[in-house]
Amino acid sequence: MLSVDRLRDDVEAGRVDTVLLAVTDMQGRLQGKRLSARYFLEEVLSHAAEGCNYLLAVDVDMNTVDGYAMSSWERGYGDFVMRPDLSTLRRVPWHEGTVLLLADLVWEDGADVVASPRQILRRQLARLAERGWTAYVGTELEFVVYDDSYEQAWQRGYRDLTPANLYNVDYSLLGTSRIEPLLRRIRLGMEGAGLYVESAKGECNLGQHEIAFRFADALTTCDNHVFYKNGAKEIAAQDGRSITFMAKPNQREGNSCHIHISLREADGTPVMAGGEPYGLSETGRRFIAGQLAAMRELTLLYAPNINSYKRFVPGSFAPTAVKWGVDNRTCSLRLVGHGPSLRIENRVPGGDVNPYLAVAAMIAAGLRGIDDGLELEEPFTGNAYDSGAERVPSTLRDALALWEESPIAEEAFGKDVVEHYANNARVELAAFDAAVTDWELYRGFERL
Ligand SMILES: NC(=O)CC[C@H](N)C(=O)O
Repeated sequence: MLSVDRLRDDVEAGRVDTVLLAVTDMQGRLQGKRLSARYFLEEVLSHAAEGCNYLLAVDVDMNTVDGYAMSSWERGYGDFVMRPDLSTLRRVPWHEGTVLLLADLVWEDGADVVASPRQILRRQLARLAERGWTAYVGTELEFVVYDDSYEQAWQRGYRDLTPANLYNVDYSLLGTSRIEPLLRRIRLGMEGAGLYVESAKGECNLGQHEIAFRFADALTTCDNHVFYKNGAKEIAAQDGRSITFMAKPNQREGNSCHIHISLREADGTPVMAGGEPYGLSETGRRFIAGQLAAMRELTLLYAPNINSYKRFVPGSFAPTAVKWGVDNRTCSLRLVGHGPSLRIENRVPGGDVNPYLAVAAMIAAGLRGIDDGLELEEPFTGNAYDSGAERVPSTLRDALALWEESPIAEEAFGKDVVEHYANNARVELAAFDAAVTDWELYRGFERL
């Protein structure tokens, strides 16, 4: 990472002239401003910067929508404060002379903006810290690459796009080598920005790939995740191509974002590992039991969009059953690793997930399991798609209803946050209900 002293040197020597100051919005996007490096060093470093508080109260199209207590026409759509987190300062190697850093969101009086995803995660991390624990997290984003540019894809209504691979390149070194120049630019770009790339591999859908990064503490991983996702799109765009992380871009396999989590004591001792059976401690078993018990009511934070739910198809490697298993990819929760690397993988989130919210949900649910002393059921063996187990909600509407009634969400996040994100889902549902889709036209225009 980059220190402020180093940045000063770079600015003086003319190597850096632009500072991107970013926050993560509800949709998980980086939003912010390009600052001149001089202005950043002279003003923003000591006084922070402001942004319109509608950034946490708009839909994906930046429409002002009703129903948010913290931000509205009635309240005048004022500012909130973007307080730079200097520990996130990094180079953006694919933009000339540019560095980026993330900001925490606070009001003018210094109070947290409670609906800010980064603040929501911080609160859950503070609850862990009270017990002396740190969460370590890895997120695994899949994406699909197209040879068409974003503009071409948009102008064509996303029809007849050319995927970067024309056959399934899962683990294929030959198939992935076709777009290695782009994948390599992304990997090296991320390394240059301080991320630790572990590997890349092909996936099943046409043009689908995954780049894996080393796990880190939860906040660092979520910061890296949003930075990487934004950057991968920018690098693809520079290449005249497009990348999508949407959960289900077509009827083949979707894009997942498996989230791995484990806990450690301050001295590095694993909290979840070190017992029997399955190598799990009692705390580990309860942490998993809590996540299982709260899976349905917190699915809204794992699958936040209409499209997210189309991924949950039997036999697709995306889960449908609320079950846990030992290295069982048909379950929502999969226990992986051995000894100190033992961790739980949540397979529900898709590539459209907001990682801060999803990780906050996993921690909140796990803590509830620990506090309630929940017993962990037997792991599921066999094909969970065929089991009679409870199902992950299959629509955003169902997930919203479960979220609104969730005692765990209210206790962990507070009423304001529950209502804020419920409103977000209601707005999406209303927009979708008002849209006439291509599917309806093809079904009905002539034939019905
Ligand atoms: N690597 C995998 O397990 C595939 C995951 C699958 N693409 C999903 O959407 O969940």
